[in-house]
Amino acid sequence: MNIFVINSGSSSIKYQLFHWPAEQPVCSGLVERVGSAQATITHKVFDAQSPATPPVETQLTLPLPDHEAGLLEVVRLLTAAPSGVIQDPADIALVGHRVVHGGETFAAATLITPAVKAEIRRLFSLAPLHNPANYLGIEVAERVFPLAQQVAVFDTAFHQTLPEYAFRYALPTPLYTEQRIRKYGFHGTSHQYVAAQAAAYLGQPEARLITIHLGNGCSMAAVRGGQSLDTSMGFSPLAGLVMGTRSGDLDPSVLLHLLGPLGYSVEQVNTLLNKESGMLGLTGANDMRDISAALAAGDARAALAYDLYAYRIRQYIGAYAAVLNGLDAIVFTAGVGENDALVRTRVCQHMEFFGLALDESKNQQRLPGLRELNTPEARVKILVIPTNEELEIARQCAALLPA
Ligand SMILES: Nc1ncnc2c1ncn2[C@@H]1O[C@H](COP(=O)(O)OP(=O)(O)O)[C@@H](O)[C@H]1O
Ligand SMILES: CC(=O)OP(=O)(O)O
Ligand SMILES: [Mg+2]
Repeated sequence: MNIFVINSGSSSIKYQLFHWPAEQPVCSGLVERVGSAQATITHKVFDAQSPATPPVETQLTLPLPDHEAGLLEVVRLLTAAPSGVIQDPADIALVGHRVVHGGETFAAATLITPAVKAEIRRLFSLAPLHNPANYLGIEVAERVFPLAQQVAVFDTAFHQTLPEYAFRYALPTPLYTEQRIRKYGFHGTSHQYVAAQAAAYLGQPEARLITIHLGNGCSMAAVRGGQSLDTSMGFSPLAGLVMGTRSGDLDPSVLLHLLGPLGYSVEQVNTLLNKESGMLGLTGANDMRDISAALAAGDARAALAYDLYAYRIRQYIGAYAAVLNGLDAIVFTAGVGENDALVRTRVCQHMEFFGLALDESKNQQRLPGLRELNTPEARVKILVIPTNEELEIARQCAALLPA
């Protein structure tokens, strides 16, 4: 059976096709700058016989006015020579969709029905950057793969185990009971995947873990026994860590000051906090590779931004070590966490109290797969584990099917 996983963002689409139950990746790809005349598609086909062989890559630059055009082009790449891996869209039995916000309704992967779609639409206002794009992906996939089962896997689902004292805000009760204003948490599929890998590696199913997902969006989770106990994102994916373009935590009075004396509109504040803040606001760039190059060239803004980024992560490590009443391992994952050695150095500095000791030579090595970066005698393991949200989504979708 073939499972196709779609992770639609506001201007990008990530996808991966798996042969199931072998969990064998057949192809994967990334569509960027959807909505422009210069969209790009990077499509990679893996060698089924020898997984170690580098994939065959196809690169396209073409106009893609919308997500539908993007997905249709991906289907063409899936079916047409020379990149084709299936004969027909009907060869795909199941499509798994990443949906960022599932509110309190969805605590597990869910078969998509008209009622589920209505609920995802209802949640648009809670995740305006993400849910509309995810929803569009579902609508397009229903048209392009009409015979496939469509399943949603929610970023929020893994964090539905948070205790109430961790997910509630100290606001008047009706704002929770009637308006559902609470912490939801995001990136759950990634935290769940790397936490399971870490627990298996440690041979400790009850391991106390802090998982640190550093991509464009950044979040951390305190995980014990495979359950999320707390996480740094909140009501929306804006809270917590400093991110590529999002501010993370700030005093809510800053909003009042912007909206009142400074005369910002609600829309302007929304854009400011989600798209113009974080590393972009501090340095003028949001890609960590550019900021790291600026730092190497002696840029003072980049130096401050690195300090702020790492300091916030260190604060959450302290908080979550307390939540977990101890710590067995911290796990770095996602684009920055897996690749940026300097971020890991800064995060682990002066953390002897918590039992963290980084082996800097291991930290500088670029190796694939799970890596252990702590010194041999360290009390707490420092792990890098490449995330694979698409594989985790495919697993959760497949588990829904009758055996
Ligand atoms: N070699 C690298 N060194 C530092 N940062 C990197 C490297 N490769 C990717 N990144 C960063 O990873 C981030 C994107 O991470 P990713 O997990 O793909 O995010 P998302 O899924 O949110 O789009 C970007 O900020 C990018 O700069
Ligand atoms: C929820 C979220 O922030 O997702 P991403 O990192 O993909 O933007
Ligand atoms: Mg991501």
